[in-house]
Amino acid sequence: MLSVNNICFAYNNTKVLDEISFHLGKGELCGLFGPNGSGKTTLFKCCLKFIRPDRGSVRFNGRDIKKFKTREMAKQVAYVPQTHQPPFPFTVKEMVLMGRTPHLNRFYLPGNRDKKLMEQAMEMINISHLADEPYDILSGGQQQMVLIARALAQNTDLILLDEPTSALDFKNQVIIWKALRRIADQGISILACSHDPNHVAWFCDTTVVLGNSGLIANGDPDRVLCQDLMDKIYENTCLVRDLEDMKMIVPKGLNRHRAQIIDFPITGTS
Ligand SMILES: Nc1ncnc2c1ncn2[C@@H]1O[C@H](COP(=O)(O)OP(=O)(O)OP(=O)(O)O)[C@@H](O)[C@H]1O
Repeated sequence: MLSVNNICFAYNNTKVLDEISFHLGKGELCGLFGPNGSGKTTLFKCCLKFIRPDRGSVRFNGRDIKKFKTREMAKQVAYVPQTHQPPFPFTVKEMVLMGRTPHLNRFYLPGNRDKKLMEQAMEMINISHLADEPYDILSGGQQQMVLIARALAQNTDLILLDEPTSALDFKNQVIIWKALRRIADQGISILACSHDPNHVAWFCDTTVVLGNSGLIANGDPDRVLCQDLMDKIYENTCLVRDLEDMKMIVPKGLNRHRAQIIDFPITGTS
Protein backbone atom coordinates (compact mmCIF):
# COMPACT_ATOMS: atom_id res chain seq x y z
CA MET A 1 0.00 0.00 0.00
CA LEU A 2 2.06 3.04 1.19
CA SER A 3 5.85 2.70 1.41
CA VAL A 4 8.03 5.56 2.55
CA ASN A 5 11.64 4.78 1.74
CA ASN A 6 14.54 6.72 3.26
CA ILE A 7 13.09 10.14 2.60
CA CYS A 8 15.04 13.26 3.48
CA PHE A 9 13.74 16.80 3.30
CA ALA A 10 15.16 20.17 4.28
CA TYR A 11 13.57 23.64 4.20
CA ASN A 12 16.42 25.74 2.81
CA ASN A 13 19.32 24.24 4.73
CA THR A 14 17.37 23.08 7.76
CA LYS A 15 16.91 19.32 7.69
CA VAL A 16 13.45 18.25 8.88
CA LEU A 17 13.16 14.66 7.65
CA ASP A 18 16.21 12.43 7.78
CA GLU A 19 16.08 8.93 6.30
CA ILE A 20 12.45 8.22 7.22
CA SER A 21 11.16 4.77 6.24
CA PHE A 22 8.00 2.88 7.12
CA HIS A 23 5.31 0.80 5.47
CA LEU A 24 1.56 0.97 5.81
CA GLY A 25 -0.35 -2.16 4.80
CA LYS A 26 -3.86 -2.50 3.39
CA GLY A 27 -6.53 -1.90 6.00
CA GLU A 28 -4.06 -0.68 8.62
CA LEU A 29 -4.74 2.31 10.84
CA CYS A 30 -1.42 3.98 11.62
CA GLY A 31 -1.00 6.79 14.15
CA LEU A 32 1.78 9.26 13.46
CA PHE A 33 2.90 11.29 16.45
CA GLY A 34 5.79 13.25 17.85
CA PRO A 35 6.57 16.64 19.40
CA ASN A 36 5.72 19.98 17.80
CA GLY A 37 7.98 20.72 14.88
CA SER A 38 9.22 17.14 14.45
CA GLY A 39 8.10 17.07 10.81
CA LYS A 40 4.73 15.28 10.77
CA THR A 41 3.04 17.76 8.42
CA THR A 42 6.15 17.86 6.24
CA LEU A 43 6.05 14.06 6.01
CA PHE A 44 2.37 14.24 4.98
CA LYS A 45 3.24 16.79 2.30
CA CYS A 46 5.90 14.44 0.89
CA CYS A 47 3.40 11.55 0.86
CA LEU A 48 0.85 13.73 -0.95
CA LYS A 49 3.33 15.03 -3.51
CA PHE A 50 2.77 18.61 -2.31
CA ILE A 51 6.55 18.84 -1.84
CA ARG A 52 9.32 16.73 -3.28
CA PRO A 53 11.72 14.93 -0.93
CA ASP A 54 15.41 15.73 -1.46
CA ARG A 55 16.14 12.01 -1.33
CA GLY A 56 14.23 8.75 -1.07
CA SER A 57 10.87 7.78 -2.50
CA VAL A 58 7.21 7.37 -1.61
CA ARG A 59 5.44 4.45 -3.26
CA PHE A 60 1.76 3.79 -3.44
CA ASN A 61 0.76 0.22 -4.33
CA GLY A 62 4.32 -0.37 -5.54
CA ARG A 63 4.39 2.68 -7.84
CA ASP A 64 6.45 5.81 -7.21
CA ILE A 65 4.06 8.71 -6.57
CA LYS A 66 6.23 10.87 -8.85
CA LYS A 67 4.53 8.98 -11.68
CA PHE A 68 0.96 9.75 -10.55
CA LYS A 69 -0.95 12.58 -12.24
CA THR A 70 -2.92 14.83 -9.86
CA ARG A 71 -6.34 13.41 -10.74
CA GLU A 72 -5.05 9.85 -10.49
CA MET A 73 -3.60 10.64 -7.07
CA ALA A 74 -6.91 12.19 -5.93
CA LYS A 75 -8.79 9.04 -6.92
CA GLN A 76 -6.60 6.97 -4.63
CA VAL A 77 -5.55 9.22 -1.75
CA ALA A 78 -7.74 11.51 0.36
CA TYR A 79 -6.33 14.17 2.63
CA VAL A 80 -7.97 15.82 5.62
CA PRO A 81 -6.20 19.05 6.59
CA GLN A 82 -6.61 20.49 10.07
CA THR A 83 -8.72 23.37 8.75
CA HIS A 84 -9.99 24.57 5.43
CA GLN A 85 -11.85 27.76 4.54
CA PRO A 86 -13.69 27.57 1.21
CA PRO A 87 -14.08 30.87 -0.66
CA PHE A 88 -17.91 30.55 -0.85
CA PRO A 89 -20.54 29.65 1.76
CA PHE A 90 -21.16 26.09 0.56
CA THR A 91 -23.57 23.88 2.50
CA VAL A 92 -22.27 20.86 4.37
CA LYS A 93 -23.63 18.44 1.78
CA GLU A 94 -22.01 20.43 -1.03
CA MET A 95 -18.70 20.31 0.82
CA VAL A 96 -18.94 16.55 1.31
CA LEU A 97 -19.95 16.05 -2.32
CA MET A 98 -16.75 17.82 -3.36
CA GLY A 99 -14.96 14.65 -2.24
CA ARG A 100 -16.44 13.06 -5.37
CA THR A 101 -14.79 15.60 -7.74
CA PRO A 102 -11.92 13.35 -8.93
CA HIS A 103 -14.48 10.67 -9.90
CA LEU A 104 -16.92 12.88 -11.84
CA ASN A 105 -17.33 12.75 -15.59
CA ARG A 106 -16.15 15.54 -17.87
CA PHE A 107 -19.36 17.54 -17.23
CA TYR A 108 -18.68 17.41 -13.49
CA LEU A 109 -22.26 16.35 -12.73
CA PRO A 110 -22.63 14.15 -9.65
CA GLY A 111 -24.80 11.06 -10.18
CA ASN A 112 -26.84 8.89 -7.80
CA ARG A 113 -23.80 6.90 -6.65
CA ASP A 114 -21.98 10.15 -5.78
CA LYS A 115 -24.96 11.36 -3.75
CA LYS A 116 -25.26 8.02 -1.99
CA LEU A 117 -21.59 8.04 -1.02
CA MET A 118 -22.01 11.62 0.22
CA GLU A 119 -24.97 10.56 2.42
CA GLN A 120 -23.17 7.48 3.72
CA ALA A 121 -20.12 9.54 4.64
CA MET A 122 -22.25 12.04 6.57
CA GLU A 123 -24.05 9.21 8.40
CA MET A 124 -20.77 7.53 9.33
CA ILE A 125 -19.47 10.73 10.91
CA ASN A 126 -22.83 11.57 12.48
CA ILE A 127 -23.36 14.90 10.73
CA SER A 128 -26.44 14.19 8.55
CA HIS A 129 -28.46 16.69 10.61
CA LEU A 130 -26.07 19.44 9.44
CA ALA A 131 -26.48 18.63 5.71
CA ASP A 132 -28.16 21.93 4.74
CA GLU A 133 -26.21 24.21 7.08
CA PRO A 134 -23.68 26.62 5.59
CA TYR A 135 -20.21 25.18 6.29
CA ASP A 136 -18.67 28.58 7.08
CA ILE A 137 -20.85 29.20 10.14
CA LEU A 138 -20.14 25.83 11.78
CA SER A 139 -17.87 25.50 14.79
CA GLY A 140 -14.25 24.47 14.21
CA GLY A 141 -15.01 20.94 15.44
CA GLN A 142 -18.07 20.58 13.19
CA GLN A 143 -16.02 21.81 10.21
CA GLN A 144 -13.36 19.22 11.03
CA MET A 145 -16.03 16.49 10.90
CA VAL A 146 -17.27 17.75 7.53
CA LEU A 147 -13.72 17.54 6.12
CA ILE A 148 -13.46 13.96 7.37
CA ALA A 149 -16.80 13.09 5.72
CA ARG A 150 -15.55 14.70 2.49
CA ALA A 151 -12.48 12.41 2.56
CA LEU A 152 -14.71 9.36 3.14
CA ALA A 153 -16.94 10.33 0.21
CA GLN A 154 -13.81 10.43 -1.96
CA ASN A 155 -13.77 6.62 -1.48
CA THR A 156 -10.01 6.14 -1.80
CA ASP A 157 -7.68 3.29 -0.79
CA LEU A 158 -5.67 5.57 1.47
CA ILE A 159 -6.66 8.45 3.75
CA LEU A 160 -4.21 10.84 5.41
CA LEU A 161 -5.54 12.93 8.29
CA ASP A 162 -3.67 15.78 9.95
CA GLU A 163 -4.79 15.88 13.60
CA PRO A 164 -8.37 14.87 12.79
CA THR A 165 -9.71 15.33 16.32
CA SER A 166 -7.75 18.36 17.52
CA ALA A 167 -10.86 20.58 17.67
CA LEU A 168 -13.35 17.95 18.85
CA ASP A 169 -14.97 17.34 22.23
CA PHE A 170 -14.42 14.01 23.97
CA LYS A 171 -17.54 12.31 22.54
CA ASN A 172 -16.76 13.39 18.98
CA GLN A 173 -13.12 12.34 19.32
CA VAL A 174 -14.29 8.85 20.16
CA ILE A 175 -16.87 8.86 17.32
CA ILE A 176 -14.17 9.83 14.81
CA TRP A 177 -11.55 7.36 16.01
CA LYS A 178 -14.11 4.54 16.08
CA ALA A 179 -15.21 5.51 12.56
CA LEU A 180 -11.56 5.45 11.42
CA ARG A 181 -11.18 2.02 13.03
CA ARG A 182 -14.28 0.73 11.16
CA ILE A 183 -13.08 2.22 7.86
CA ALA A 184 -9.67 0.56 8.26
CA ASP A 185 -11.40 -2.73 9.07
CA GLN A 186 -13.14 -2.42 5.68
CA GLY A 187 -9.70 -2.49 3.96
CA ILE A 188 -8.87 1.21 3.65
CA SER A 189 -5.43 2.25 4.87
CA ILE A 190 -5.24 5.28 7.14
CA LEU A 191 -2.33 7.41 8.31
CA ALA A 192 -3.53 9.82 11.00
CA CYS A 193 -1.41 12.27 12.88
CA SER A 194 -2.37 12.88 16.51
CA HIS A 195 -0.95 14.73 19.46
CA ASP A 196 -2.65 12.31 21.86
CA PRO A 197 -0.64 9.07 22.22
CA ASN A 198 -3.71 7.53 23.89
CA HIS A 199 -5.58 7.64 20.58
CA VAL A 200 -2.69 5.78 19.01
CA ALA A 201 -2.64 3.22 21.85
CA TRP A 202 -6.41 2.65 21.81
CA PHE A 203 -7.29 2.62 18.13
CA CYS A 204 -4.24 2.08 15.90
CA ASP A 205 -2.67 -1.08 14.48
CA THR A 206 0.71 0.54 14.01
CA THR A 207 2.48 3.75 14.90
CA VAL A 208 5.24 5.92 13.47
CA VAL A 209 6.98 8.14 16.00
CA LEU A 210 9.03 11.15 14.96
CA GLY A 211 11.41 12.89 17.33
CA ASN A 212 13.43 16.03 16.91
CA SER A 213 16.11 14.01 15.17
CA GLY A 214 14.03 11.86 12.87
CA LEU A 215 12.23 8.52 13.13
CA ILE A 216 12.41 7.21 16.69
CA ALA A 217 10.30 4.09 16.47
CA ASN A 218 7.59 2.36 14.48
CA GLY A 219 5.50 -0.77 14.77
CA ASP A 220 2.88 -2.15 17.14
CA PRO A 221 1.70 0.56 19.61
CA ASP A 222 1.64 -2.05 22.43
CA ARG A 223 5.39 -2.47 22.05
CA VAL A 224 6.38 1.01 20.91
CA LEU A 225 4.50 3.14 23.47
CA CYS A 226 6.69 2.41 26.47
CA GLN A 227 7.97 4.62 29.28
CA ASP A 228 11.39 4.98 27.69
CA LEU A 229 10.00 6.32 24.44
CA MET A 230 7.61 8.72 26.19
CA ASP A 231 10.46 10.04 28.36
CA LYS A 232 12.52 10.60 25.25
CA ILE A 233 9.97 12.49 23.17
CA TYR A 234 8.00 14.32 25.88
CA GLU A 235 10.97 14.96 28.19
CA ASN A 236 9.87 13.01 31.31
CA THR A 237 6.40 14.58 31.51
CA CYS A 238 4.21 11.47 31.34
CA LEU A 239 3.68 8.01 32.76
CA VAL A 240 2.63 4.90 30.85
CA ARG A 241 0.08 2.86 32.79
CA ASP A 242 -2.03 -0.23 32.16
CA LEU A 243 -5.70 0.16 32.98
CA GLU A 244 -7.37 -3.24 32.73
CA ASP A 245 -6.25 -4.25 29.24
CA MET A 246 -5.71 -0.71 27.96
CA LYS A 247 -2.61 1.41 27.88
CA MET A 248 -3.00 4.91 29.35
CA ILE A 249 -0.55 7.73 29.00
CA VAL A 250 -1.10 10.22 31.78
CA PRO A 251 0.73 13.37 32.93
CA LYS A 252 3.41 12.88 35.58
CA GLY A 253 3.18 14.69 38.88
CA LEU A 254 -0.58 15.17 39.28
CA ASN A 255 -2.23 14.72 42.66
CA ARG A 256 -5.02 12.10 42.70
CA HIS A 257 -7.68 14.42 44.11
CA ARG A 258 -7.14 17.49 41.96
CA ALA A 259 -4.72 18.76 39.38
CA GLN A 260 -2.22 19.87 41.96
CA ILE A 261 1.11 20.29 40.30
CA ILE A 262 3.81 18.51 42.26
CA ASP A 263 6.83 18.58 40.06
CA PHE A 264 5.95 19.34 36.49
CA PRO A 265 8.77 20.73 34.40
CA ILE A 266 7.71 23.34 31.91
CA THR A 267 9.75 23.31 28.75
CA GLY A 268 9.32 25.35 25.60
CA THR A 269 8.21 23.80 22.33
CA SER A 270 10.87 23.19 19.75
N1 LIG B 1 7.38 26.30 4.64
C1 LIG B 1 8.33 26.18 5.57
N2 LIG B 1 9.50 26.86 5.46
C2 LIG B 1 10.48 26.73 6.38
N3 LIG B 1 10.38 25.93 7.47
C3 LIG B 1 9.24 25.24 7.64
C4 LIG B 1 8.16 25.33 6.70
N4 LIG B 1 7.17 24.53 7.13
C5 LIG B 1 7.60 23.96 8.28
N5 LIG B 1 8.83 24.38 8.58
C6 LIG B 1 9.65 23.97 9.74
O1 LIG B 1 9.85 22.57 9.65
C7 LIG B 1 9.77 21.96 10.95
C8 LIG B 1 8.72 20.86 10.92
O2 LIG B 1 7.46 21.44 10.72
P1 LIG B 1 6.14 20.56 10.60
O3 LIG B 1 4.99 21.49 10.43
O4 LIG B 1 6.34 19.51 9.59
O5 LIG B 1 6.13 19.87 12.05
P2 LIG B 1 4.93 19.13 12.81
O6 LIG B 1 5.54 17.94 13.46
O7 LIG B 1 3.78 18.91 11.89
O8 LIG B 1 4.59 20.22 13.90
P3 LIG B 1 3.25 20.44 14.78
O9 LIG B 1 3.08 19.22 15.62
O10 LIG B 1 3.60 21.64 15.60
O11 LIG B 1 2.11 20.69 13.83
C9 LIG B 1 9.47 23.09 11.92
O12 LIG B 1 10.68 23.49 12.52
C10 LIG B 1 8.92 24.20 11.05
O13 LIG B 1 9.23 25.47 11.56
